[in-house]
This record gives sequence, C-alpha cells and structure tokens, in this order.
Amino acid sequence: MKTVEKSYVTELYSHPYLLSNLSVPQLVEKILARKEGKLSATGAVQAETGAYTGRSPKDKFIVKDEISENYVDWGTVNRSIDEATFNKLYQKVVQYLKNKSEIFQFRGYAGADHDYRLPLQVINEYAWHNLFARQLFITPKEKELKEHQPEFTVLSAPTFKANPKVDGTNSEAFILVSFKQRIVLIGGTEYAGEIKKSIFSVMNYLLPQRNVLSMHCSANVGKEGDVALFFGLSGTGKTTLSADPYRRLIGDDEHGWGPNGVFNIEGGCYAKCINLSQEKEPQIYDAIRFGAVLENVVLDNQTRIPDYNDTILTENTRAAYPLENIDNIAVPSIAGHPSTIIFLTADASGTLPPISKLTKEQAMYHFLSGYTSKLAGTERGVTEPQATFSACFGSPFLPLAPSKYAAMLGEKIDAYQSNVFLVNTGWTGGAYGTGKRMKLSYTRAMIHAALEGELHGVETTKDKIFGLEIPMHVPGVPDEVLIPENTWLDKAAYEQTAKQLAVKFHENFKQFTEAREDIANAGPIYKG
Ligand SMILES: Nc1ncnc2c1ncn2[C@@H]1O[C@H](COP(=O)(O)OP(=O)(O)O)[C@@H](O)[C@H]1O
Ligand SMILES: C=C(OP(=O)(O)O)C(=O)O
Ligand SMILES: [Mn+2]
Repeated sequence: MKTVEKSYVTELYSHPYLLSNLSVPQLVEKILARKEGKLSATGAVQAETGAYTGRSPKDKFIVKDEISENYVDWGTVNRSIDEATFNKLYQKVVQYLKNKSEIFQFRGYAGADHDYRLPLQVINEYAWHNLFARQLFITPKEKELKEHQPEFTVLSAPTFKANPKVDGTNSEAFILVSFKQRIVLIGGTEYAGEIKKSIFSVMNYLLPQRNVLSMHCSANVGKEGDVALFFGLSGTGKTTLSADPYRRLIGDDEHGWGPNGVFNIEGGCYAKCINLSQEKEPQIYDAIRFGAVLENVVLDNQTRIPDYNDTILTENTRAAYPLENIDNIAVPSIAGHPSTIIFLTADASGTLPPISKLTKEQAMYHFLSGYTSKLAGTERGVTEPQATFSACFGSPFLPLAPSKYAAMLGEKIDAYQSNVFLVNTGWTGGAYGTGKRMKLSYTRAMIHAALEGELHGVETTKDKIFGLEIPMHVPGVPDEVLIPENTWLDKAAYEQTAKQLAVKFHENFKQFTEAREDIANAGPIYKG
C-alpha cells in the first residue's frame, strides 16, 4: 500500500508541541495536569464525554470519489459526502488543531499480522483520547517507530463543533472517512469508541481487497491451539465471553481471517463496565488498573473508587486497556483457523434458544441476517433493547455489501470445516420486560460445552418455529433453560412472540435477492 497523503495534515507536523508517542505514564500525567480526567483508586484514569456517550451512526459519512463510488455499499449505513465538503472541513479541523497549545500524536498499527497491518497515526486534541488510541491500537517497537510511515490518519478534535448548514454535516458531530486521502476526521463528539470503530471500518474496506475477511468478533484459543470466534453486535458478549481463564485471549472485538489464520486488528480491549463485578468477570475487573481508561464510569468523590452500577452518565460505561492487562493472552495476537464459530445474539424477544447448532446453510442465513437487539447506550438514542438485523453482526462498520463478507466466510467455513453455533445471551422466560437476561454462568457453560466438543452427537430437538437444532442436555445448565418455550409461563404468548420474530426474519431476508436458494431456505420454518 502506498501513502496517498494530501497536504493539510502535514501542516500539523511542524506544530511546536506535537507530542508524539508519549509513554503511558507521560500521558497519564498530561491527563491529570490538563484536568481532562481523574485518577481512580484502581490506578486507571477516568474521563467523561459529555453529551455523546455512544457512537453516533447518523453523523458518519464516507467521501464519495472516483475510488469509493463503485465499491462502497451506499445507503443509510454508508452515507455519502462530497469531496469539496470534506476538504473544507478537513482544512478547518487542521487549522483548529494547529491553534491548540499542544496536540498528541500516536503512531502505530492496526493488524497484528505483519503481512496485513496498516501503519496509522492518530492526532488528538485530548491526551486521554491519545492514551485510548495507544492502548487500543498496536504500539510499535522502538525500531518500528523509526521506520514508521503512516498510511492512514485519524484527526480527532472533539471540541470542534461543526455547523451543519455551513459544513454539510448532519449535526455538530461528524465522523468522516476519505479512503482516497486516507483520512478520518472526528469532531463534535468525545466518545472514544469512534476512534477505534472508524479504523475498523477502514480495515473492513482494505482487508477484503487483499482477500482477508475482516470480522466484528472476539477470538480466543484453547490449549490444543483450537481457535474460537465470537461474532456479535455491541453488548452481546464478545468481550465478556472471550475473557476466559481456560483460553488465551486473541482479541475482544475486531479480527482478520487470512490465509495464515486469524489475527487481531487491535492491541487492546474496550469492555462494557455496567454492573461489572469481580465475581462474575474477574479478568476484566482486574484488567482495570494503571494504564487503563475508564470512560463515563462514576467515581466516588472522595475515595475515587468506581461505582460500576451507576448509570447516571450512561448505560454504556467503558474501560479501555491493553491486551497485556489480561493474564491469559496469545502473544502475538495471531492463531490458526477457527474450529468453532459462535454467533452471539442478545434476543430481547426471549424466543431464540440459548444454544443451537447450525448447519452450513443456517450459518450463512444467520450471518447475513445478523439478528440481535441494539442494547441501551452504545448508539445515540437507543434506551432499551431494540430488535435489529445487523448484517454480519456488524453492519454499522461495513463499507462493502454484506454479501461480500458472507461469501468469504462461507468459503472459509467450508475450507476449514468450522462448527457454527448460535448462542442467545439475551432474554429467557419471557421477552424484555417480563423475562430476564440469560445467566452469564449458563452461557459460559454452554460455550465451554460447544468448544470442548461435548455437543457433538448429543440428543437434539428441532425448534418448531425457527428450525434450529437444540441440544437437550448441556453440562452445568438445567435442561428446562435450553428450550425457550419451557421457560415461559404463558405458552400462548411465547408462541405468538416467536412467530412474530420468525416473520421479521423472513421480511428482512427479502433484501438478499442474490442469496443461494439453499441459504435463503435455511431460515425459520414458520413462514407466517
Ligand atoms: N448471558 C450473558 N452473556 C454475555 N454477557 C452477558 C450475559 N448476561 C449479562 N451480560 C452482560 O452483557 C454485557 C456484554 O457486553 P460485552 O461483552 O462488552 O459485549 P460486546 O463486547 O459484544 O459489545 C456485559 O455487561 C455482560 O456482563
Ligand atoms: C465500541 C463498540 O462496540 P462493542 O460494544 O462491540 O465493543 C461500539 O459499537 O461503539
Ligand atoms: Mn466489546
């Protein structure tokens, strides 16, 4: 890949206080001195983001130019903005950063596999965002830093507010990506997640061109080198379930799958902290220490102890920490081809089975469908679980048509004979409101059974509405939990709710007119 860097950003290189690749302690000192955040009793720094506490998908645009025009899947996810509008804002943001007394630069990589890594730089107005970038992306070794040539740049100026009438944005906040100029512009929002997810979108554009499948999934590897992937939209359990004392963590959110196997795109994790406890999630709890960043987590005024149950700032409280803060990790974050693939869904209707084994056709059907619920907080305006179909379990981050990623996944599942399971980490015993969230310990037990091959050849029953094969027994899980109908008191309500969901699946799948017939027919049995 060649650097196609246009002028404006280079103007920042002569800024007298462009503080480049500061160490973690130096950044922590800056954060405290600049009063951007507080020191928590855990050793992690804490920052608050004001109005924007989640991603802002309506404010995200891709520049339409001769490169992207015929390649990007334009629509409500990939909104277009023209080159002239982008360039004006690009120049303004650079000017704005130039006028700051100091700015922070991180130079590093996305992609643990050296064959596919993207050298990038992030230039931040805030020191705490720079620490976030340092912990989430891959930090270069000293020698690598000397030779480092950025091929993509993120400019983040959260206190720069756009004027939609003048600047052509949707609001004061904007996340703009130019694949031609290899620039991401972020303004108006302080939510740190935009920094990592915008580069994920970039990787979802670049990697498939090199025949590497990019995936919104977590990954870990067992003692025998057996790799597992956990796909899922936000809040479904990628981060929680991949942190497993018996398996080495590869990564919690973004991966590539190429000819050599799976590799992490990132160098750190970004965990949801709401109701976090040491008892239920010890790996994540203990990872929150010096070097970590707590985002919108409330601290006690005096003791500075985090209160993970406090939702006053947002439901979407977060901790960002480097992979090394987790005890059991794969170094480097690379492994072989996955033997097991788990699709996580947080089904708020409470009707999908907690675990089912998918045929290859069902796997493709459910990957394209990407059914789950948007959970409160991760996106602006979502305050309770909202049923959604998010193709490939990550449509907000996919610049290309979902069918491109799905075709690649299908080929890989065939080539490596990966087993695919659908796991509902959402509601049981009723829909959201009457039922409750699946117990984490049960989900962990089901996943362990799947990963250790304990579900091969076990007695199953076919779900009458969804056509999914449900194991009748899973060690550590009461039998009645496995069959959704058995967990509902009101059987008529169950049936009605399940049928409604089945119909939604069929409605949604109509858009995939090009899908192979056997895949299109692998959806729910109930057709309405
Ligand atoms: N059965 C369950 N499986 C997974 N997560 C659960 C379950 N029940 C509750 N949770 C909670 O749901 C959230 C899952 O979030 P997370 O793992 O960060 O999702 P993701 O990484 O996919 O965005 C965590 O706060 C976790 O404690
Ligand atoms: C950070 C995000 O994703 P996840 O919850 O999947 O980690 C996000 O969607 O903004
Ligand atoms: Mn996550």
